[in-house]
Formats: sequence, C-alpha cells, structure tokens
Amino acid sequence: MQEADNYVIINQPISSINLMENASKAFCKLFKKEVLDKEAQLSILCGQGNNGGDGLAIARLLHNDKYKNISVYVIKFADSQSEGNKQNVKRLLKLKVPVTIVQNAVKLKELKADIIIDAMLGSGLNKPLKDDYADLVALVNASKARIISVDVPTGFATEGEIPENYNGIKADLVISFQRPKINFFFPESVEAFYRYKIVDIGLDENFIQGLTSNWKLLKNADIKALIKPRANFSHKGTYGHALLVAGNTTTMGAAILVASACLNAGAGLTTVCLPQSGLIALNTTLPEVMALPRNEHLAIEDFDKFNVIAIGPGLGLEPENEELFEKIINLNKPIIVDADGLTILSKRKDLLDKLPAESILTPHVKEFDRLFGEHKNWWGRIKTAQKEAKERDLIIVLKNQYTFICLPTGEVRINPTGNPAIASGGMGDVLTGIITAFMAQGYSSEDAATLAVYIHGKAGDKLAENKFVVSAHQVALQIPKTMKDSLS
Ligand SMILES: NC(=O)C1=CN([C@@H]2O[C@H](COP(=O)(O)OP(=O)(O)OC[C@H]3O[C@@H](n4cnc5c(N)ncnc54)[C@H](O)[C@@H]3O)[C@@H](O)[C@H]2O)[C@@H](O)CC1
Repeated sequence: MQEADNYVIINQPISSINLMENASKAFCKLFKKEVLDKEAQLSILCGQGNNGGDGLAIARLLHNDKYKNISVYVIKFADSQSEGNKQNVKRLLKLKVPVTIVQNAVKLKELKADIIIDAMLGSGLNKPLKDDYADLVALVNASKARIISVDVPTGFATEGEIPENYNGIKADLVISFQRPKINFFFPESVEAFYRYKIVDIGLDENFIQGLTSNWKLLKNADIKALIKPRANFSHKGTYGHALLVAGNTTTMGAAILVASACLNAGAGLTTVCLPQSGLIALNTTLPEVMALPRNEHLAIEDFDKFNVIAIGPGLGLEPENEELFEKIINLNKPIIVDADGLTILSKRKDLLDKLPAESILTPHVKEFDRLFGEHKNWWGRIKTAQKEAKERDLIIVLKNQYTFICLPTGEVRINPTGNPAIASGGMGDVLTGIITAFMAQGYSSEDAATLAVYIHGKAGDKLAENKFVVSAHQVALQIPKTMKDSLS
C-alpha cells in the first residue's frame, strides 16, 4: 500500500499532504453516515505520524461540517513528527478546536466521550505496544465510548502474526483506506474490531493491480472473466462426467448434498459412488444423478469414464474406503479431497505424498492442522499452506469466513464472499460438489477452486439478504442463478 501511495504521489498531480486530505475527506464522508448526531462528544486521539495527521485533518473537516463538540488529544510520547502531521497541526490551530497535548497515559484517565476517533498509530506500527502506549490504549478500551479507528486500529499489525494477547485498540468500526489489510481476513482480527469499511482515497487502481504480490483479493470481475459460457450445440458430454465418492449409512445426506451441488454447478453427468443402502435416498431426491454402488470389487477400470473424481464427504473411515482411496490416487489424475478423505490423509501420510499434481484439498481449520500440524495462529497456518501447496503441487482451499486458496505458485487468493449465516453442516459438501462440477467441465484446478469458492459464498450472501440462517441445500439450489448473475 505504501508503494501505491508513493506511485500516486510521483505519477499523479497529487502531493502527500493532499493524499492525506483525500483520505481524511473519505473518512469523514462515511463517518457522517455513521454518526448523525452533531452534538455528540467526539474525542480525536492523534499520534505523531501520518495516521495522526489524518486525525488532525479529520478534526478540522468535522469542525467545518458543524460537529460541535470536538476535542483533539495529541499523543506526544516521542519527539518525531511527520511532515503531514506538522502541516495539519498548523491548519487545525487556526480553528477554535481544543487541543490537548498528552505526554503520559494518566492524563487521559478522565476522558469523557461518546465517540473516540482513534488516529494514534496506523499502518506504520513497527513494534508491539508498550509502556505509555499500552496504558493509554487500555484506558481507551475501558471507556464506554464507541471507538472508530482511522485506517487501522492502533496496535494492530496489518500483516504478520496477530499475538494471542493482543493489546491494541478494540474498535467498533475501522474506516480503512483503499484496500482491506491482509490481517483483516484472519479470525483473530475479531479482537481488534467488530467491522471494517473501505473508502477510496484516489490511489491508482491499475497500478495496485499491477504490483507483484502473492496476495490477491478476488472480485466479481475476476470471476466473470473465468466463467465459460454454455456453448451452442453443446450436450451433456460437453460438460464432463463427475464421480463423487461419498456417503455412508448415517451420513448419506453428505452424498446427496455434494451431488446436488455438482448437478447445479453444471456438470454434464454426475455419478455418486455410495453404499447400496443409499440408493433409494439418492434416486428419490436427485433423479438426474446416477449411482455406482460402493463395494470391495470396484476396479481401476470402473473409474475410466469419469473426467474427475472427488472423495470424502460423509465417506466414513472403514479400511475398504482407504483401499478405494488408494486406487483412485493411483489413477494419477487430479482429484478433490474433502472431509473423511482428509482424515484418511492425515493418518496415511504415504497417500498424501502420492497425491496427483494439481489435486485440490479443502480442509477447514481442524482438518488442516491434523494434516500439517498444529498452528498457533492464522498467519502461521497460511504460511504452511503456501509452502505445502508449492512443494506438493496442490491447491489448498483453507476454509473460513474468508477462504484462502493457496496455489502452487505461492499465490494466495482471498475470497471475500460468504457470511456467518452459512456457517452450518453440509456447506463444505456443497463446495466440494461445485469444485468437482467445474473440474468436470474442463476448468483447471486453480480456476475451478477459485470460481467455486467465490460462487458458493456469493450464493450464500444473496440468500442471507433475507434469511437469518441459510442451509447447505439452499446454497446448492442457488448456484445456477448466482452464476448467471456473476456474468452481468
Ligand atoms: N502515505 C501516505 O501518504 C498516506 C498515509 N496515510 C496514513 O498514514 C498512516 C501510516 O503513517 P505512518 O507511516 O506515518 O505511520 P503511523 O502514523 O502509523 O505511525 C507513526 C510512527 O509511530 C512509530 N511507532 C510504530 N510503532 C510504534 C509503537 N508500537 N509504539 C510507539 N510508536 C510506534 C513509528 O516510528 C511510526 O513511523 C496510515 O495508516 C494512514 O492512516 C493516509 O493519510 C493516506 C496517505
């Protein structure tokens, strides 16, 4: 982001101080929608760097916007002060806004405010909070005021490990500039803020897109570019034949969900390899889907006609399933492994080592740690996923509210779609069905995983617009519409 800031300053007719002004204006525009009461007591806490510079500019802009009760506190625990900060101090001092210099935390003990705007430290954080800063942040967190942070909550690192004993600001809202920061996507960020919103500050988007980075935040345009239209004169054979090895006596629903998703995501033909006891359930709920009864006599030739195979949802851990899994691995074609398939891999590292190149693993956090070792935090987990994806030539889809798709190239695609309403059983089965359908249709493993994760979450988002919770089967049925909508 710093690189993008510098680019704009060099290549666009805009100076650093004007970029700060743009950022502050963008903050205020959103702030005014969040805080309608112009009589509210606003305390703006400003550090000595550019984050503090934003805070000072915000104080001036909100004063000009007729917010009546503004108090500014300049946190001066060190001598250094950025240029933008100095200029904004001068501009603010021309107005009748009370400014208090704070040289130790105790001075703010009696801070009374309805809203605290936190502009102490932003993306420039370079060490954990200690001493006065730690004390001050503790005082602010203990106040009853609503806290709104500028760009980043003070003490929250934008990248890298989020410590277990996070001691930074706990904001109600972060109004962040231009792009969400990577650490916003990790579950540990709940310690630092309840929600964030992004505002555009005029950085050059083309340039940001062109920056070499291993992180890519997916957006609808990426998905639109990937979706292949259904071709004229095409037929079921055009869209491939998927095999789903899934289901067991008490988990037949998983087989039905994965099959329904595969069907709805456009596979030409879908077959489920399931126990005999599941045939009636499958035939009655999904008449379009075919069955391959699962027994110990299945041979490699039985799998020849399938373009792609997924294994795992509701499979069960019986030894014969392990043997079948080994046979499928020996076909040496990319496969999709989920749920019990992952559990088998975590016990049978020899099979993990033999997975065909470009296979896709879809673990949730516990499955991931069982496969690759316990992790203390998500930053470490993503680093391991990047390494394993690269070394093993796999696509690792690490599921969470924001799912991370780790590619063999080292790239990590972050999926912004999805929401807590879809956090329920069977949702992973549906995702596996969608990925498999795309693989059957000839998408590469990378593209199939990317498209599927985005479409799955987007379908859930649409359903959550008027539903408190959304079931997995509802998501499966929503996929055709979501795909059509993604093209416009
Ligand atoms: N680059 C730009 O032109 C723009 C920057 N913007 C703002 O600038 C911020 C980044 O500004 P800066 O790089 O000046 O950094 P900050 O204002 O975040 O931090 C200021 C200084 O605090 C010191 N510091 C770091 N960690 C500390 C700790 N734990 N305890 C005590 N002191 C510590 C460092 O020396 C750091 O440079 C962004 O978050 C954003 O708010 C915006 O104004 C948009 C434009």
